[in-house]
Amino acid sequence: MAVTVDSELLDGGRLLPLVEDFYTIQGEGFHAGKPAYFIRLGGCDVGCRWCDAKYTWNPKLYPPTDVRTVIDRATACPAQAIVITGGEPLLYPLDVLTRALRAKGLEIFLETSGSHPFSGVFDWVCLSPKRQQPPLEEAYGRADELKVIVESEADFEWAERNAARVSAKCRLYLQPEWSVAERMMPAMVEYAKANPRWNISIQTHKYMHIP
Ligand SMILES: C[S@@+](CC[C@H](N)C(=O)[O-])C[C@H]1O[C@@H](n2cnc3c(N)ncnc32)[C@H](O)[C@@H]1O
Ligand SMILES: Nc1nc2[nH]cc(C(=O)O)c2c(=O)[nH]1
Ligand code: SF4
Ligand SMILES: [Mg+2]
Repeated sequence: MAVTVDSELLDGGRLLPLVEDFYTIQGEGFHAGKPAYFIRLGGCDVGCRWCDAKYTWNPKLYPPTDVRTVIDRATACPAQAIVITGGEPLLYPLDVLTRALRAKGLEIFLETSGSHPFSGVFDWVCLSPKRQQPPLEEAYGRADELKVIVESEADFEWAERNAARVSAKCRLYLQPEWSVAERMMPAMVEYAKANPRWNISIQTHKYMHIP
């Protein structure tokens, strides 16, 4: 699916297609368990078959929203960390939003497929690579955390191919695709035990029944 990004319409990132913003617990990866304010942007052209956020894909459903309204809501709650996700947030210029959040003393985390050029300032980048639209080279260098979704055993080899490209300090996670999590978990546990650079990430928010 082609996603057209009209940066004039977005006024250089002062406006962004906001799907939703909410205060919850980061459910996945290195920061799992940490309270965080989520900002979810609309639009994604990657098209993962099992995506749990398909409602975000069409950016036209989400009119450009003044980032100041989101920043005001984020700073009005006790959150110390912000997660910027989507959709694919790197479709948009993120400097205005992220610099304003940083000026408020907030930690800024990014969830991305890495398939579009970087913009913005981040304290933590979670790179979740997708075969059908792989990360750009710069994304591997920026990743603090590599989170590979495992749908079948073939994904272990894909995980290793990605791990070979990230920096030495990057944390490595295998996360089961939600609909097959129970079935895949034994093989994932064995894989991590045999290859202990890898950690297991599960989508804990789905067990907690929170957003
Ligand atoms: C909805 S995506 C949005 C950010 C970005 N487009 C990306 O894919 O990283 C947020 C995270 O959820 C993961 N995810 C999406 N659907 C999933 C599923 N069915 N099971 C497990 N993880 C999933 C993605 O791989 C990504 O790490
Ligand atoms: N609680 C919670 N944690 C998450 N971590 C990454 C998410 C995402 O959709 O990017 C997500 C999400 O949707 N909810
Ligand atoms: S890249 Fe992220 S938002 Fe886009 S389809 Fe895949 S999981 Fe969903
Ligand atoms: Mg999610």
